[in-house]
Amino acid sequence: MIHVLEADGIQLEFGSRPILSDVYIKCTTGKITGLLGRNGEGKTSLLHIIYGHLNASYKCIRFDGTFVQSPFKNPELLRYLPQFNFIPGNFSLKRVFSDFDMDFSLFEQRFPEFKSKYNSRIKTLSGGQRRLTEIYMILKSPGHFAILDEPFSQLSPILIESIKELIQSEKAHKGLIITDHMFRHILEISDDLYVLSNGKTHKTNSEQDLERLGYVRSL
Ligand SMILES: Nc1ncnc2c1ncn2[C@@H]1O[C@H](COP(=O)(O)OP(=O)(O)OP(=O)(O)O)[C@@H](O)[C@H]1O
Repeated sequence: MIHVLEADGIQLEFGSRPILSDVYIKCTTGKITGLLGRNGEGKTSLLHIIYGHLNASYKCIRFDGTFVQSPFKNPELLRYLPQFNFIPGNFSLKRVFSDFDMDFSLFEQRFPEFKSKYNSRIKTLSGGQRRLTEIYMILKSPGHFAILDEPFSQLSPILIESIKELIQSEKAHKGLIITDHMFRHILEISDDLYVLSNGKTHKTNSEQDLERLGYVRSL
């Protein structure tokens, strides 16, 4: 069965400054929805509002057409990868895999560089390995949808390719909303793409749209 996550009617201001005013974004299971926008356009704010962590003057978040006030209270509906590291550094991989109820042997089969690291603490991993572990937890946990806020930032090209493969294999089971400044990767893996500009989302159909919307100078 295909599920649909939609957000619209969102108005957000910080003080007297309008941030979001005319937003529509839709994600369906089996697809990757990309969200692009220049620094400070409000991408993270929008994703927080969808997740339910940030209040807005107005918002309408719907799952299969039904309004949901606080999606974060239902992780089987929606999970969220924040921009920052969210797994405490003093946790061991053993603890993390136990807490998320996941099989470490499948993980180390896919990523052999983790062999012999089962008892290692998260803070002893490289920044890329730590981020990969977090992305794996979000993607592999049960849930119809997941939001990934900057999954590629500060990762090596090899790790980015591994994560893109993981994302593309997991979209078979869920709908994914992804934002990242490494826009070529977003362009490559997205089935649908929105650009956030001046508080509005614009559904784009071509790379030329990115230029027209002022997101890039020329491709
Ligand atoms: N709590 C807050 N109070 C006041 N202003 C805020 C707050 N949070 C964010 N902002 C401002 O709102 C705007 C949108 O921020 P947001 O982080 O959502 O943008 P973004 O598109 O995700 O940016 P980036 O690409 O740099 O991560 C920015 O100008 C930011 O400085």
